[in-house]
Amino acid sequence: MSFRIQPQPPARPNRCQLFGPGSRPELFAKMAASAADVINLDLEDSVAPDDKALARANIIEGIGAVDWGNKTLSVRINGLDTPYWYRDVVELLERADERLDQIMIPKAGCAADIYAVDALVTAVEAAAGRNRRIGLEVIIETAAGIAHVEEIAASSPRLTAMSLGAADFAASMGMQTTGIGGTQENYYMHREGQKYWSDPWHWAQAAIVAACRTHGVLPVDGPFGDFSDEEGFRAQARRSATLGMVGKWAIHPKQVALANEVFTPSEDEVAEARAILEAMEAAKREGQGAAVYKGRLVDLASIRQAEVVVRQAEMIAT
Ligand SMILES: CC(=O)SCCNC(=O)CCNC(=O)[C@H](O)C(C)(C)COP(=O)(O)OP(=O)(O)OC[C@H]1O[C@@H](n2cnc3c(N)ncnc32)[C@H](O)[C@@H]1OP(=O)(O)O
Ligand SMILES: O=CC(=O)O
Ligand SMILES: [Mg+2]
Repeated sequence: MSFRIQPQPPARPNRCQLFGPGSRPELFAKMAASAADVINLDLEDSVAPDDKALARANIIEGIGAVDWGNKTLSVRINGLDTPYWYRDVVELLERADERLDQIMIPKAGCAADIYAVDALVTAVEAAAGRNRRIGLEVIIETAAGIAHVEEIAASSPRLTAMSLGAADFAASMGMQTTGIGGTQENYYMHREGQKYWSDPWHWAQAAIVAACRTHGVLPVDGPFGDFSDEEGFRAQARRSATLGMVGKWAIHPKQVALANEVFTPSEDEVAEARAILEAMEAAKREGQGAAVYKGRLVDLASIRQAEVVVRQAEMIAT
């Protein structure tokens, strides 16, 4: 272990982030009634340029008017390369209810992007006399974002979560696809007449998870566009969970239950983790650091692995 202890990310459930356009306020109550842990009201790419001001007004109204229960409530602002973003931040923090938990910054390209938003948020929060400190979350969805992923993860104490945005990421990287996430038909190995599909998102996800875990930020998988493909969503989400991500976006209400299913450890997984912890307790009592559990090695690292599963399950249950 490095001298520097790995920080824990915020202890909150983040299995599913449900998105909805700010230009469709009739969806807000439905989003609030959903089983998503996080709600992202969108001012960015699901809102047409002519609707930006109206969407902002809808969201400001909706933050105070809708009962969001115990969900984390986030607004995705427009990118720093647009004329909209500063007004998004200023109007949200001057006019929206204190129920707002965080602001999502799309297309983050370097730490200075987060610094700029943090500076503006800090100034408006103080000027408006807001009592609750706003958190920030970012989307890694450009070549610059993935190239600078670690400095972005370290950029601000306000940063709580980081998502991979597969659609913009593909565009920025010049990837030859119009699919949003999931299996890509042409990304395969060939051997003896058979195709073996590989995962083009894997390396970016792994980089995001490592940066997030280093700096105590929640790593999240972004959108899966084909909301009629439940098995495709499940497979993508399971890969993300296996790599260490804590949740996934839903861009349609159908995807919420799927994300919750995958990112909630099953009863069997929790029972197995607890059994490993018990086996290690028994080993410790006998002065052993390693033991055999169901025919396989368990040791002190197994305790840390099992604790990840138990911690996740306990956090979701509370
Ligand atoms: C690449 C990115 O940036 S992804 C993030 C940005 N994108 C978004 O935010 C898009 C979010 N999703 C949507 O806008 C919509 O779900 C769409 C456009 C994909 C589909 O919308 P619709 O055609 O209305 O969907 P559909 O008819 O299947 O809706 C079924 C029900 O779910 C509701 N619904 C649709 N979308 C949502 C949502 N995001 N949240 C909550 N409820 C929703 C509908 O109102 C409808 O409710 P009803 O049964 O009471 O009538
Ligand atoms: O914003 C999300 C994306 O996939 O692009
Ligand atoms: Mg995007």
